[in-house]
Amino acid sequence: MQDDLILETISVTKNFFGDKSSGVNNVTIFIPKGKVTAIVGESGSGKTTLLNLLYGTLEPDHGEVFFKGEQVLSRQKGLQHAHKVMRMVPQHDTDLDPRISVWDTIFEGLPAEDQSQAIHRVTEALNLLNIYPLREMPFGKLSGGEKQRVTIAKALISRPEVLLLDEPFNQVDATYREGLQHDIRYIVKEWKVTVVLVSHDPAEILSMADELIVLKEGEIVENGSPEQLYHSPKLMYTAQILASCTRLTSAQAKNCGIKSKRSVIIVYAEHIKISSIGNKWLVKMVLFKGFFEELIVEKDGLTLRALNYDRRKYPVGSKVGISIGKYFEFGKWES
Ligand SMILES: Nc1ncnc2c1ncn2[C@@H]1O[C@H](COP(=O)(O)OP(=O)(O)OP(=O)(O)O)[C@@H](O)[C@H]1O
Repeated sequence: MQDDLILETISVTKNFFGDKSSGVNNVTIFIPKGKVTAIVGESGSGKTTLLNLLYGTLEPDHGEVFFKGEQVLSRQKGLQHAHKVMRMVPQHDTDLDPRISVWDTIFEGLPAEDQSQAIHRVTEALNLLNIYPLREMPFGKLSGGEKQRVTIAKALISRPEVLLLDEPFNQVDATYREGLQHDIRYIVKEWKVTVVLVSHDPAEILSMADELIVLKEGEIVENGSPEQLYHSPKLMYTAQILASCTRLTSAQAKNCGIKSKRSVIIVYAEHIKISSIGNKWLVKMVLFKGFFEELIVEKDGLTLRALNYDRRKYPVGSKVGISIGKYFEFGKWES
């Protein structure tokens, strides 16, 4: 195993009740040390299953999982070094005791030796995750987002080597989410934690991850850096996961001024330029997005999503022209 890798799976398969369409099939992945690797894919593609295989809560039917070159067995077969230095923040509610205060919930995970250092660490984690004012609240009385932050704080405080995060911010409100993502990214870099992240949120994936692994129907279909996969996706599946986009047939693409012989054309909203010239497309909807708008424009029954930074210039009902700067072409088999 290379020094810069910390976790790997070799041809790992895990199906449920012998059903090959469930779980993951023949998955080989390499997780680089000290980086954030995101596992992405549509719902049911096997992301959580893969995370549980890495964490050892599931045992593969075939194949092996390695931590620093040593085979990781399932937790049912006994606790190993790898299990002790990995922490998982699960997608849904944890088994944390609802009656215990936030402070004690986090504190109880620490080794007892150095009390003053433990107090310092808990205070630091509570402040970092903006939950210090909640320290005396029983865990069960917190909102979903607050619980997620406590669970992340608890996982981080033990300074794990690997942190596995399953949709970690899905209940954190949008205003706070970006700051939290930034803080987590800062901590993982500072503390040299390796993170494996499962997420549905394209903005989260692109801003947090160093590496992406794309899962489809339990198999790896693409991997690479966020920039690479965003700007040059090999599959339309990947493009659709990572970007706000419109899928066109070649006939529809022709109506947008694109000549292509391929069967599917994917256009990212950001690559459609709106102008007053042309005046052929009807603005059906204007979605306020803060410093920009998303326009839904229509012509001859075809609808496109476009971004507009010149806010309020094109109200609903106005006619606009469009030009498409960049697009991706795919054959049927590249879905
Ligand atoms: N314990 C289980 N028993 C039976 N089938 C399961 C079990 N866990 C997962 N599956 C099936 O395996 C497939 C992959 O599930 P998994 O939870 O890994 O997907 P996912 O990509 O994490 O989905 P989501 O994004 O919706 O959380 C699904 O078809 C699911 O129904």
